[in-house]
Amino acid sequence: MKSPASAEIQQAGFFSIFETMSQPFISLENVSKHYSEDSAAGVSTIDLVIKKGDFIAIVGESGSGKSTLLKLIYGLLAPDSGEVFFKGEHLNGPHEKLIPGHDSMKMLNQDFNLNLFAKVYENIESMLSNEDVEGKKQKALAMMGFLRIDHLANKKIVELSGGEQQRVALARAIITEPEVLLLDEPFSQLDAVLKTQFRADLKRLNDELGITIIIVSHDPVDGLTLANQMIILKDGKLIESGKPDQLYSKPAYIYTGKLLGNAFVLSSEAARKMGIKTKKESVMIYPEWVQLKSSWSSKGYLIKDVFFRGFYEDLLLERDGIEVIAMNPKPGIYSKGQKVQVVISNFLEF
Ligand SMILES: Nc1ncnc2c1ncn2[C@@H]1O[C@H](COP(=O)(O)OP(=O)(O)OP(=O)(O)O)[C@@H](O)[C@H]1O
Repeated sequence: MKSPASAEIQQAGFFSIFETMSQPFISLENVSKHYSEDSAAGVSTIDLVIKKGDFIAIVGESGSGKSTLLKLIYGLLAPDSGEVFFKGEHLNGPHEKLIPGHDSMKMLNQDFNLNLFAKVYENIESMLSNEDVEGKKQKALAMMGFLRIDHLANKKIVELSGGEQQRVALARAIITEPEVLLLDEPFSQLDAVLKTQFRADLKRLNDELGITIIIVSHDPVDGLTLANQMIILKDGKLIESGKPDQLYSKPAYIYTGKLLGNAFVLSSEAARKMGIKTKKESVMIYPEWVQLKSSWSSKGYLIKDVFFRGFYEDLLLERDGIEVIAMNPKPGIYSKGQKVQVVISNFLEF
């Protein structure tokens, strides 16, 4: 169901064509971009299809090529080989366009690009043309209402907190009704509360206004909670992609499991010592698959450390030189030095 704010925003003439089309509207075909001839840095042979209305999270370790891929999709970088298409048409790179970046897309940068001494309202409405002054005013008001910054309308940007400034930057980015919003590490400078609010804002933009969103984030929680498709990059290659729950529970690579969920890996020998029957080289286990029982037996696992995480704890356990991590959903009942029994409820073989 759409919220009253999103009904208002549509009355103000926003996003009037509410499409839920399923054809690919961004596609990358065999795209490679390397920053120098003798270096592998960049991305290689990327094939990717993004549908209208998708919420995509690009995930990978540092230097894996996430920002490079985002810039290729936006047209800030040109591929060395391969091609990027937007709605079936060749996407122009920076040398083919006066102002780089596709006109139907907006990229939200870390440096919010705001006029610090102008008011919030002025920063937002200045993105629109003066042809229809009343319409411009209505749109700016509706957008501020949608992003819950209407109470800040007459404040100058210098008087705002970082989180508020980010929301103004978001309003500026979307008031021109881009079809695609691209964000590079949008949550990195926000505290936990603001992060949650900003995640919710992006979700509403995607759900209620149908904007296709592509984010790069080093925090897997962003992708797991927001995206309908996650793209996993490793050394510039797209190694797998899919729905967050599928990638989490059945990753094709140990790399993905470690990236998305603090998984730990045991050699087949160590796994067999723990009673896990495997014919493969390695076994990967998420801490929530390790269940605990109190034990007074000397054969139990020693609790080497307890990491308090708020509503749960991670316990570092050890027996016969094998270390495992267990998630304990009831903090406070175990302590360092104690012994526990372990039951592995699930594992993945690689
Ligand atoms: N302008 C550039 N010139 C030369 N090398 C670059 C340039 N931009 C990025 N690289 C290199 O390309 C590789 C991929 O960089 P990219 O910024 O795309 O990775 P990333 O996954 O976004 O990294 P991070 O998470 O650390 O931001 C890295 O090895 C990086 O050093």
